[in-house]
Amino acid sequence: MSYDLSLFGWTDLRAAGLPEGTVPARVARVDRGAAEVVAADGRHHVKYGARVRRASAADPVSLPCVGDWVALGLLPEGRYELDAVLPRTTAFVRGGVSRDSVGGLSGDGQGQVLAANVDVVFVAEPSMHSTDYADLGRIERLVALAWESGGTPVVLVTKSDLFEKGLEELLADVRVAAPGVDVHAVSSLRGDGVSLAGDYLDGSRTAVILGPSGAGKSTLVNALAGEPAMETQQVRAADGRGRHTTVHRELIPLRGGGLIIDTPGIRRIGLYDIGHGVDLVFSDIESLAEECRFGDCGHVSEPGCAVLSALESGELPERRLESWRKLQREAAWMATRTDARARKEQQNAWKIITKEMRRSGRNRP
Ligand SMILES: Nc1nc2c(ncn2[C@@H]2O[C@H](COP(=O)(O)OP(=O)(O)OP(=O)(O)O)[C@@H](O)[C@H]2O)c(=O)[nH]1
Ligand SMILES: [Zn+2]
Repeated sequence: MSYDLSLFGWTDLRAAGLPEGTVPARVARVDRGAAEVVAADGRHHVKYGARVRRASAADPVSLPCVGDWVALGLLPEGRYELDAVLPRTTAFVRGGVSRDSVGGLSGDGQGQVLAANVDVVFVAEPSMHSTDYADLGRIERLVALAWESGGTPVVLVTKSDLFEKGLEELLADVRVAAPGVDVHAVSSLRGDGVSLAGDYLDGSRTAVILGPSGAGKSTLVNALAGEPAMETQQVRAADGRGRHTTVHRELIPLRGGGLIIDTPGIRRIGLYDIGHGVDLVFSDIESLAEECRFGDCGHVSEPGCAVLSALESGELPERRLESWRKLQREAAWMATRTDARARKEQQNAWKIITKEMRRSGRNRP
């Protein structure tokens, strides 16, 4: 089996960063200490070379992750080894991290990259969830996370068939919650909006889809993937009882071109650094705040507060102001986590929680 890597997003720009004498490949999934990669000459299971192991011991951010472009070195016995992770253009990072202009990303020794080189971030929010209306606050949070990753968010209001009357009003509310972001209604059931979503991938771009459980993410991914184009996307894996369950490959090539990363770790909302992303989601409030009389206005009861007067006139929905405050608090809290001691305590707390959960028979948070 051979692959045209340009369909996986390989470009001249990326090629310029490839060390001499190595072979480029894209990480489709990672296991402990090894990765499954797609190279021009096929799929390979490769172990990490000494340099990668050393670097990632010092800083987990440099560990290969799904979506990474990597350099493979050929060992004397004819096997490949993962020699280096090429500079990332975008990354979903859990924990603290800072960007630099050379390597794209550099860690502070605490972050973990969950997916890399994602161009488009689909934020899936169902028009109706059980009996609830779409959650605008959740959209704001996920769009902030999307901006923070460096990818471009696109909001998909899923299951639009459940909400025919008033769909236009709902979309208008969502557009207020995500200024500057494309918003589309999608019904995978009817096929509405599916190809529109696919158009964002433009042949070789990579997407990821975020959203709550039951938003219809898998259904949409399946609709986009269609008939397996390059290779079967699903692996049949035997579970303990000898039955077969379907396991998703993490980097899925789509029928119409492009790829989608389906990683449980980033599908749902966890602890992420969303500091800068919050400013972008609330660009309307940020620009109002610039008109406040006092530079350090807290927008609570200050005279000449442009935010409060927009609230009064109805121009700014109260829900949105509250959401902004909440996400700002969260971002501030994440920032304090760069304090190593605070982080250590947090990790210990998680260890205890994980242990408790194992004891009570649950192994997933
Ligand atoms: N009415 C309607 N139902 C849909 C649509 N898309 C998906 N569903 C249904 O919604 C349910 C959840 O869909 P999934 O695709 O599994 O949702 P998910 O977001 O992947 O959920 P998790 O895997 O739990 O994160 C399933 O019963 C689907 O059949 C749609 O466009 N319209
Ligand atoms: Zn103010």
